[in-house]
Amino acid sequence: VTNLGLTAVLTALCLASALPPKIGTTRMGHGENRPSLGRGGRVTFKQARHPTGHHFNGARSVYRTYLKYAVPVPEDLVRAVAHTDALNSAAEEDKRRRGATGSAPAVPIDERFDIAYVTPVTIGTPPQTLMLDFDTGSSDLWVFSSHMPPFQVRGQEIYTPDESSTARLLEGHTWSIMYGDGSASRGNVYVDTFAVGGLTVLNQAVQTAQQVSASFTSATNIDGLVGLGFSTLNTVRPESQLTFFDNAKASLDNPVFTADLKYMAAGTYDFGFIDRAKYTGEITYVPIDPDPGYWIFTSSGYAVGASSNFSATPIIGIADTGTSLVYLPTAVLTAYYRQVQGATNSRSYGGYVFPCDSALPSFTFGVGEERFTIPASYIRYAPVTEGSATCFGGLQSSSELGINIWGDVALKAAFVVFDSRSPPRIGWAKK
Ligand SMILES: CSc1ccc(CNCCO)cc1
Repeated sequence: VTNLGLTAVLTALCLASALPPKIGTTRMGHGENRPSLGRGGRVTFKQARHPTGHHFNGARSVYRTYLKYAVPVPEDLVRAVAHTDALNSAAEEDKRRRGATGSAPAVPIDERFDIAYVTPVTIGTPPQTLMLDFDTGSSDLWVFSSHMPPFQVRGQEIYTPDESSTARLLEGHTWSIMYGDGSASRGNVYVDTFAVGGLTVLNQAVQTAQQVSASFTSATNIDGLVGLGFSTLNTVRPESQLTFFDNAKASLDNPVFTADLKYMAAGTYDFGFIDRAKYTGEITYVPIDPDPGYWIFTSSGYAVGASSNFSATPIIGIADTGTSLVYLPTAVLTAYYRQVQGATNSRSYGGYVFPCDSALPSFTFGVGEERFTIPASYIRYAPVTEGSATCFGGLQSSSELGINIWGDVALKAAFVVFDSRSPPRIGWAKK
């Protein structure tokens, strides 16, 4: 021991004791490290890659070389080893502290009209996979189930709680919901393990359907819904239940989820983080009014076509991933369809229709100072019946609904952040 102070020696000793076994020492033993006794008594050891999560510490590597050749370890090297270890463990701690995140696809249920988008989830033990419609316009997580009469199930996957060891009936609880489009469902309630996009929620309320309306039976590619509205809207009684997002929120890195829906293609729902690669420019945030439980925000106005003749008029509406079309005030629709040759508000077809070969302007809506344009192709929504030359518009009137709805036709023109901090807000960005 040359000029090393006592502390350095003690530090060196405690570091030495804390040191993991030197790389390269291989415990005789089981698994991949068992030595294979070749002929003539030769022994072979297979190198095993160090398990993940190992932080390289260069100072420690140098330190070991000093020890190996019995060279006195300079004090500043001892400090460097301790310093690098401290940084590495802080990085580990930070990784542990940062919350969970998840990401899952939003797949159109049909090839042509983006009627709705479904996302794969698993429920129960062993996991049962269902494709569910993530709906920011409601707050019930309900599924087609083994409790339904078979004639109401037409190809949908069902959840069978009796086949899940982690399912638990919520005694005496029921639910019943009616959506804006008149569809409905009702049933009992279980809690079970729910997972989506790498996120797992234990004891999630899973509402099992006993009855669904004909429109759900006909939606053969939708096995149920996951409400992403505020939990105040949940219909379970006598005690209402939390949405999966509200249950997951505390463990998420950020209390947000984002919707990146796409025109005739699979998009994504992300949970707990905002993916910078999914949008361009900046996100424009505006406040949300969480009462009564929808993602209600105020658009700053609209323009027919590009944003040249923008009309700055507040439009209060909800961002609703579970609704296909956009529903706006009559004045806005009159201004739009006035520009469409042959457009009429048809009682027989239940909304604005026009000849499919009519030229359509795009539609621009404002979020704060930002402008978002819905391409004409999104508004030429679908023939009123298969093969018809008359098309149904992607913009329809909200006069019968009592609320304006920015459904998928608008949402797929943007990257949308549903930010559930306090107070909640919604962010819109171009993509
Ligand atoms: C029949 S397929 C279907 C999908 C989603 C929903 C929930 N949101 C709709 C707006 O009321 C209802 C029905």
